Amino acid sequence: MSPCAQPLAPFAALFAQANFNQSPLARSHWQGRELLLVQTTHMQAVVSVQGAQLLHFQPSGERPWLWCSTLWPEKGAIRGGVPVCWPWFGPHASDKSLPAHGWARISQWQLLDVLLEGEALLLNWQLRCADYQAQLQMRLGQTFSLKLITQNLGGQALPLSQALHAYWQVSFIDNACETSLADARYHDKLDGEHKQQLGTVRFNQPLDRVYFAEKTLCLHDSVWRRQLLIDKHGSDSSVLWHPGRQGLADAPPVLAAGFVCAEVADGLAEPCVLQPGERKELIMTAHSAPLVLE
Ligand SMILES: O=P(O)(O)OC[C@H]1O[C@@H](O)[C@H](O)[C@@H](O)[C@@H]1O
Repeated sequence: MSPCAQPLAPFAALFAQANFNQSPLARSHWQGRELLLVQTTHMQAVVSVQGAQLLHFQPSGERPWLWCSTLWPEKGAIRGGVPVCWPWFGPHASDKSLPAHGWARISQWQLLDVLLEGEALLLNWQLRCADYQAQLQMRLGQTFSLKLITQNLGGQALPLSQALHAYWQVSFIDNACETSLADARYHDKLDGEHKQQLGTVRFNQPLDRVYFAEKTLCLHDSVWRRQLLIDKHGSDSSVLWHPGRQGLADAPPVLAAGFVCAEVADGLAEPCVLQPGERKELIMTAHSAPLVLE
C-alpha cells in the first residue's frame, strides 16, 4: 500500500508558471528561497540556491527520485532533496552552538557556470567558508551525480567530515529496504553500540546508523518495483536514517512515511584532515532500475 501523500504539487505548480524561454533553466521563488527550475527532454529538477541543494529530480517517464518536505522553516535548513552536510557532519566536534551538519545547507552558494554536456546539464556551485572552499558539480541527465570538492586554501590543517544526505522518495517506508549492506559493520547512533548488519535493512523503525562500507547502496521499493542504486567515491561510510513513524515537525508522519535517507559520507570512519592546499572529492551517482520480484 502507498498511503502517503507525495509532496510534489508545489514544484509542479512552479513549473506550470515558469517561463523557460527556450532555455533549460528558469528562476523561481518559493517560501522565501531562490530556486532554479531545470527542464530538458530527459528530466525535471529543482535546485535551491540556499545549500546548492538538489530538491527534486525526475527523469522523463519515471516517478520522482527525491523527497522534499513542503514545510520549510522561515530560516534554516530545507528538509529534503540532497542537503550537503559540510564541513562537518552532525554536531560540531567542539562547539555545540554551531549549526548541526555545518554551514553548507544554510548558506547561499554561488552558481559559477552552467554547461550542456551531451544530454546532461552541468551546474557548478561554489562556497567559501573561512579557509574551506567547496565546489559542488551537479550533473543532471537521465541520472544525476553530485561531486563535492573541498580544498584547504589556508595555511593550517583543517578537519573535515561531510555527507550528501539524500532523502529518497519511496511509496511507503514499510515497502522499502536497503539490500547491499548485509554483513557490514555499523555504529548504531540510537544506542551507541557497534554491530553487524544481518540481512537487508528495513525502515519500519527509527534508524540512525553509520555503516562502514564502501559499497554501492541499493534501495528497493517493492510496490513501485523500483531500485535506486547509489554509487559512491571518496566515501568511507554510508548513513541510513529515518525518524520513525512519529515523524518530525517539518515532516509529519504522513509525509515522513514517504522517504528514507541513504547518505554518502566521509570522515566518519576515521577522522579526516586536509593539509594546506589539499583537495578531497566526495561523489554520489544515482541511477534507477526496475525491481523484478521473484
Ligand atoms: O534534522 P537534521 O539536522 O537534518 O538531521 C537529521 C539526521 O541526519 C542524519 O544524517 C544523522 O545521522 C541524524 O543523527 C540526524 O538526526
